[in-house]
Amino acid sequence: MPYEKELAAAKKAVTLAARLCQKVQKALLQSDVHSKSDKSPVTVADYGSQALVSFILERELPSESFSLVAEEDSGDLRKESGQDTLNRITELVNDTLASEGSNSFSTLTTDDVLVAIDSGKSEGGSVGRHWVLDPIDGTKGFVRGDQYAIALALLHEGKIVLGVLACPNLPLASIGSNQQHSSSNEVGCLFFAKVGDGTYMQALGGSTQTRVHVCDIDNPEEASFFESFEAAHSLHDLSSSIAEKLGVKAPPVRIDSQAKYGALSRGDGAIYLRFPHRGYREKIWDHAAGSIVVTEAGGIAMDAAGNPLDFSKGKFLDVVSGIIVTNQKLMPSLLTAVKEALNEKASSL
Ligand SMILES: Nc1ncnc2c1ncn2[C@@H]1O[C@H](COP(=O)(O)O)[C@@H](OP(=O)(O)O)[C@H]1O
Ligand SMILES: [Mg+2]
Ligand SMILES: [Mg+2]
Ligand SMILES: [Mg+2]
Repeated sequence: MPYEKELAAAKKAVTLAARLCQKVQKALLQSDVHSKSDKSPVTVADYGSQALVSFILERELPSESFSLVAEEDSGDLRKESGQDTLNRITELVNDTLASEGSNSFSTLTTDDVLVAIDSGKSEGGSVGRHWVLDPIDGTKGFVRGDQYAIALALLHEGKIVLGVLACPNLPLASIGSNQQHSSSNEVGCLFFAKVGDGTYMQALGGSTQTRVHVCDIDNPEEASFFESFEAAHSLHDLSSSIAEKLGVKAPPVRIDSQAKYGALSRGDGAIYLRFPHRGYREKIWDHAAGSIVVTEAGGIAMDAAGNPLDFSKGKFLDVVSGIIVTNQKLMPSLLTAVKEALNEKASSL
């Protein structure tokens, strides 16, 4: 089967990274949160997760040339002021590797950690194979103690061919607004998908996998929709106007990160709407894993003009207006509602 060993390596890497993130989220200290030059927060867990995934992929797939497009870089950690943070990250990475139970590696030094983080400097593109990683997607949710995801995908000749999404705080039971109360309150999900092979979910750290599908709702009145928790990441007013035009009755479900794609892939909701503020450029790591998880589960992800998402143009994912995700049945009417709402917005400016 194509990409079988890549999928196994990706699941292993993401599962270990999730373990590191869970440990940090439990003990989150103020000093563990830094601000990057674009003012977005980054924590020791973002760096630690990126170092771990990079290290594990290279170790598990030694015969392949390794290219990784990832969100973080080591610039701040190489400064004098980053030394304590770097030591802490290195300790976390080593502790997590030790908990894996294999002794087949030596302890990583701070230099090894910097090198592993900086392996993520690839630009991607339409030629060859590139891993695409968001070590923590939804850092703001992570810091708040809410939802976040570790999102890893493989880009091959410009197409996403596999994706793995760990959502450590997502309940195994549905989070849909009109769901029966569930007896299970277990949290921690791992979603994964390979092109042509469907999407599966298992408990994070578990082994029993279940195939998942997007919902088959065709009546918008029964649909519910997801959007970012952070209003700075997506225009909430515009989503509400689209939902209203479509006839959606339920209020939006606001959660952080690509956990939205995971939840959609198992039918917890029917629609995901994302409309960034003017001037923001989407990055491929914010959608690569999520989009294959949802499309292999029978959904469709497009930009607001109905174009497929193109991951082959480097680290940016250029889209017209925004990103919309739903099932096959609702997409035509969703596209119409989006078009109307965007026209209205343009004429009111
Ligand atoms: N102004 C902005 N508009 C849209 N997206 C933004 C943004 N600023 C940051 N983001 C992206 O939104 C992602 C989180 O999405 P969500 O709102 O669905 O949780 C962030 O990922 P990180 O948390 O990995 O940095 C970041 O890449
Ligand atoms: Mg970020
Ligand atoms: Mg992100
Ligand atoms: Mg991130």
